[in-house]
Order: sequence, then structure tokens, then C-alpha cells
Amino acid sequence: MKATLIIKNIDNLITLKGENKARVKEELKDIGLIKNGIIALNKDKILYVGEGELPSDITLDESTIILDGTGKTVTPGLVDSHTHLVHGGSRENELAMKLKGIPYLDILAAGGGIHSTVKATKNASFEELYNQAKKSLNTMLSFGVTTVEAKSGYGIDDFETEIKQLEVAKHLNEDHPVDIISTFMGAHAIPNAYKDNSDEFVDIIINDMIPKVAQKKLAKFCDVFCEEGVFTIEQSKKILLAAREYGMGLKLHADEIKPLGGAELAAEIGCISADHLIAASDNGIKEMAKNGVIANLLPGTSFNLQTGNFAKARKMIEEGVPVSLSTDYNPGSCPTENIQLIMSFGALIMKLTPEEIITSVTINGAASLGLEEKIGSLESGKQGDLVIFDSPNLEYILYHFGINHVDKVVKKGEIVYTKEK
Ligand SMILES: N=CN[C@@H](CCC(=O)O)C(=O)O
Ligand SMILES: [Zn+2]
Repeated sequence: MKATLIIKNIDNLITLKGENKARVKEELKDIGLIKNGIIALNKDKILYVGEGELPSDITLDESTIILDGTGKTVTPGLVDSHTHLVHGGSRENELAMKLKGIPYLDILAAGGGIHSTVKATKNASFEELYNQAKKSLNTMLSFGVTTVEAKSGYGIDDFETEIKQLEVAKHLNEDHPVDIISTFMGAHAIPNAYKDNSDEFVDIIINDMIPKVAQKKLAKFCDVFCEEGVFTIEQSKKILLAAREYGMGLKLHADEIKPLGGAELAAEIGCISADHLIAASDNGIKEMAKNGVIANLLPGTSFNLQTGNFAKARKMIEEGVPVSLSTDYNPGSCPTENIQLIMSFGALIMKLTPEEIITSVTINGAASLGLEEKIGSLESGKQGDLVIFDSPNLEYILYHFGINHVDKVVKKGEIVYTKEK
């Protein structure tokens, strides 16, 4: 079989080989490290992964791209499995409020926060949203992200804007090398018009919005912001069970600020992931472990909200919860596309090991999007998504924090990003 691209002499080839499933406990440490590694791709698929030289049945010709991995670390393409990629405007105006100690939920209740991005997203044209999201997607790609999840949720009761966001994501998925997995999140805030009757808005989401989003095939998942002053446990359950009827996978913004029992709900109804979990109860963590719900942790949000509270990542791992890590990129609670910074937070603040971190942003991130058979590890037959880091080892990427260590990104067998020297 002919190789179209090979990378040889790789100092540290991190394959994540193993079962195509979210890894737990000790499995999180088994990253399939190969020293002096070599990898061969045929078009968009991985052909061979091993040590030293290629086997003789893999042939090269003058069109084969040959890269040298000396001094480099190669990993699967990174998966950012929780973002609010498509939105209008920005919210730097909230910085001063935050520094004065005004809580995120108070800004939201006063009509700011998510509501101000709803206004900006409604006022933005399709092209403006497309260009703004494309710029962010380029930044994500430059940091090594090859697959990203993108939520709607800045239209809320303005369904046209919800659809506009999802259509932008759909077009970008077609036009841009990064794969985008869409999530419908109409239940992101209670619209002002339904402040005194949020159940009415829940009914609209269930009866009008979910069926239309499903019919247009615009979202693989449905998500709800289950939080004090936003959607209750009962409302979140109702919305997600309705979404399941329409074939959507379920996600939940759970226990981000107040311990409402979101982790328990995610376990009860079988969400693929519960995200945030800063205030998750010990019982909720146990229930998630029992039911295999992935804890998608977002330390950049804790950092930016400045509450000093972070999800109990170590406890979750000890209890057997599969964990993933994501940016939560959005204009309010976490305005950064830099997944490598989030990985450093995973180490420096959450005390995850380098092995646990790389597993969290590859195979476990893939599993939180239902993509573990296709991406998330470097094994023959899987999609040729990988990152070449200009870094002698994995630890260095986390330790030398806040900067970009990517040298090249390969997506579906093609070099789609090269760092300017
Ligand atoms: N918490 C709810 N949603 C987003 C924030 C959205 C925003 O502030 O615009 C999050 O996951 O952090
Ligand atoms: Zn979010």
C-alpha cells in the first residue's frame, strides 16, 4: 500500500491506542507512547503506526510527503468538545464588573451576559457570524484542534437566530478543515418575554424548536443550561427527553455555579456528557461514574469567572468518571480558543497528570461527541488527524504555558496548518 504522507524519527509519538471508548481511572495514563516513532498515512486514513522504519509492504513514491519528527511530539488531533463558537460581538465590557466582584448570574439576571450576546448575534448577518467564527476556528486549528463542538443558544426565543447560528456552523463545517459537530442549545437563558412563565418557553422549545432543528438535521446533540435562575432540573429533563425522541444525543451544562443536581440528572437520563460540574455533589459524581457519563471539564471558565472554584477532577477520576477537557470558548465566561492553555490549567490547577490531560483532549473528547471509532487515537484505519508539536515531550507543552507549541496540523491526511518560522 502506498503512503501519501509519513512522519519519521518522531521523538515522542503519543498514539492513545486501545479500545475505542472513553478511558477511566488507570486507563487514562496509558497513552501508547512510542519513542522513535513513525506514522504513515494513505490519503485521509492512517496506514501504519510503529517504531523505527516502515514495513516493506508500505511503499513511497515521489509524491509522498516525508516529514522529520526529530525533536517533536506527535499526538492525535485535539478535540474541543464544548464551545459556543458562533456568536456576535464580544463582552469586554463585563471585565470591570467582574473585577468589582459582580457575579456572572447577577449580570445575566440584570439582562446582560448571555442576553447581550443574544442581541449582538441577532443583529449580525450570516456573513458577519460566519467570518467571526471562521477567525476563531483558524485560531483553534493553529492550537492543534481538528474537531470542535459548536452550540447554538444566542437566539433563544428568536428561533431564526438559533437556525442562523446552526447554519453558519454547517457551512463552516463544509468549508473549513476543522470538523464541526453542532449542538442545539435554545435552552441557554430564559428570554425576557418569558421571565414570569419559563414553562411556556420550555413548551416552545419542545414543541416547535426541537422538531424543526431535527427535521433540518442541524444538530447532533441538544444541551440545556441547568442553573439557578435559568432552567430547573425538571425543565432540563423535559427538554432533553424530548430531544432524545428526535434522535439527538444529550448534553447538560450541569452544576456550573449552584449544586442543583445536574450531575445526578445527567446520570439518570443517560447524557453522553455533563459539562462544567464545578459544584457537582459527591453523589452526582458517583452516579455519573456508574452510568458512564463523561465529565467535560472547563477550567478556563472557572479561571475567568474568578470564583476560585474548580471541578473536582481528581475525585472524579478516582471514582471512575471518564473526563474530557475543553475550552468552553464563548464571549462571556471563557473568551479563549487556546486549548493548550486549558491543558496547562488541567495540570497546574486541577492536578491532572500530563497523560490524563492528553487522553482528555483526544479519545475522551472524541467519545463525548460519539466519534471514538473515527478519531481520538492514532491507529491504522482511523482518520488521519494529528498534531506535530515543536516540543521534545508532552510535559513541556503543559509546563511552558500560555503559548502555542504547534508546528504542523494534519487533518484527513493533509497538512492544513504550518507555524510561520
Ligand atoms: N454557562 C452557560 N453558557 C456558557 C456561557 C455563555 C456566555 O456567557 O455567553 C458557558 O458554558 O460558560
Ligand atoms: Zn458552555
